[in-house]
Amino acid sequence: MDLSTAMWTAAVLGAAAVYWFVWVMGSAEVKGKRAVNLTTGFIGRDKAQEKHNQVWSFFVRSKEDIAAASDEDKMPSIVETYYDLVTDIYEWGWGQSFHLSPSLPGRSHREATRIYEERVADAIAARPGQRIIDVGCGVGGPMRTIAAHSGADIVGITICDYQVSRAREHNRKAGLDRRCEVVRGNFLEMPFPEASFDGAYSVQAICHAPRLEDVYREVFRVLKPGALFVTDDWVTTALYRPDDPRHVEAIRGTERGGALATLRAQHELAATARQVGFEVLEERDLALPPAEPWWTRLKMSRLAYWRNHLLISVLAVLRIAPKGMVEVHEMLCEAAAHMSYAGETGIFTPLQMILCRKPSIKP
Ligand SMILES: C=C(CC[C@@H](C)[C@H]1CC[C@H]2C3=CC[C@H]4[C@H](C)[C@@H](O)CC[C@]4(C)[C@H]3CC[C@]12C)C(C)C
Ligand SMILES: C[S@@+](CC[C@H](N)C(=O)[O-])C[C@H]1O[C@@H](n2cnc3c(N)ncnc32)[C@H](O)[C@@H]1O
Repeated sequence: MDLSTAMWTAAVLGAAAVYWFVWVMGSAEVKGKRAVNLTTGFIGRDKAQEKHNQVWSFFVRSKEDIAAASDEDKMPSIVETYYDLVTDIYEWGWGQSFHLSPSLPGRSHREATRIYEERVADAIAARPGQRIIDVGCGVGGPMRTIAAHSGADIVGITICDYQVSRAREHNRKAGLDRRCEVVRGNFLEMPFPEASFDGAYSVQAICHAPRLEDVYREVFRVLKPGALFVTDDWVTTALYRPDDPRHVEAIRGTERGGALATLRAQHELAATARQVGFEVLEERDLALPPAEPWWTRLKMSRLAYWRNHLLISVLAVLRIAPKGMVEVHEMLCEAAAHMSYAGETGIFTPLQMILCRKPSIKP
């Protein structure tokens, strides 16, 4: 190879490398986070590894141990630690909506997510002048879509203080901070008076609750009589076989990777909602055909996960990313594999939806 060819080759490779890193780091506005700015939330950089080990060792135990009474009191703080660790990676590698949704033919993931969230708003007929609660709001992806689509005012609650700060920043940038409020709180004991909301929704969040009935009872309490509540959540389906080791491993891997004590069976959502006093108007697995698979996006090419892992490892070596970030990313890689298997075999769905109403007061 003569000198000029060598120089041209070096120039092209160099440009490709710069483009790749810029593309991978992405525009902060589009991804919400550049790779070089990844943090472990409000956990100090030097504590990230220890905190990851704390979360991992909590969920790697048997369900019986996790369900032990004292652990159920610990759950909210363990879940907050999980979200401190993963929120930036979620934003960087997935976006501002921390949930799964059906793919839509000919639509981008971002469009499919928006359409899914708009359907949540339509399910409870959210409209201007109403005050709606988002139970487990993350960094507010659904909240902003629903506020823009419906015109309603939204109050989001999340256990994770770091997510409160991220959500408030996104709301301000979106010009929605006057209609979208975010509070830090535990959805098991919400800081709101009785009958203070015109509607409620929860997108793939209540699965974190140790006892489903405790959250449903709280939502029932803060809703006005006659108000609607819609939730979609992670459950095992009727195809799940607890005597099949492959099924057990996939579900345990999904629970561990998502900081979930246990996944409930599909029928439990509606049954528990009725138990606390709701009328259940609709119950459906939104993942069933004609919906397209929700796991397509999750089954990013192995190259994508390898590329992300390489980048995080390099940033950790350069002390740009917290050292513990590498283990957190490994945990999520493993979770994605278990979730994809569980989705493809049909033993798990993240989209079990129930639409409920708090009965009106009888005259
Ligand atoms: C409902 C929950 C979270 C749902 C999803 C938002 C997340 C569940 C698993 C997450 C991810 C897995 C693999 C990551 C990948 C290794 C990384 O390079 C980029 C980010 C991931 C794709 C990440 C994104 C968010 C999830 C899909 C709760 C109940 C857990
Ligand atoms: C997977 S995220 C979903 C967030 C949001 N619904 C979305 O779709 O982007 C789950 C959310 O539930 C919140 N959460 C979990 N346990 C909670 C609790 N006990 N109280 C309040 N929020 C909780 C987490 O902080 C996180 O914001």
